[in-house]
Amino acid sequence: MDRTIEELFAVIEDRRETLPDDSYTASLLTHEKGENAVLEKLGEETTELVLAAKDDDEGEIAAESADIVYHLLVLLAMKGMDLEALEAELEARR
Ligand SMILES: N=c1c2ncn([C@@H]3O[C@H](COP(=O)(O)OP(=O)(O)OP(=O)(O)O)[C@@H](O)[C@H]3O)c2ncn1[C@@H]1O[C@H](COP(=O)(O)O)[C@@H](O)[C@H]1O
Repeated sequence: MDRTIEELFAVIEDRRETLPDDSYTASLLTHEKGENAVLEKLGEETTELVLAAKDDDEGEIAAESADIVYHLLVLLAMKGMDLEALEAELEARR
């Protein structure tokens, strides 16, 4: 699980640096709405997760959770942060 997230974050950082035309990540990071594009997506996906949880739909809960993790990682990359900041925060709470 940790490695999956690390590998996904590395791909997102690569997209941020290279901005390929066919990349959804790049389209988010260069959106005309600016940072709001990522923030709005995070908000939308969170609402969708809440509704999936209310419906007790495990498949949808997993899918929406993945959407949130992906968009959260895009947010961290957008802010020039790395995974260590998140890990340090979680470690400090153990
Ligand atoms: N994990 C994801 C991921 N999760 C979600 N998404 C995109 O996030 C969007 C989710 O929005 P919704 O579910 O609301 O779907 P939608 O309403 O059709 O989306 P929009 O109309 O708002 O674009 C979809 O367009 C998905 O394609 C993702 N896009 C990419 N990744 C990962 O990022 C990597 C790099 O992707 P690219 O940047 O496209 O190369 C991929 O290999 C994947 O591993």
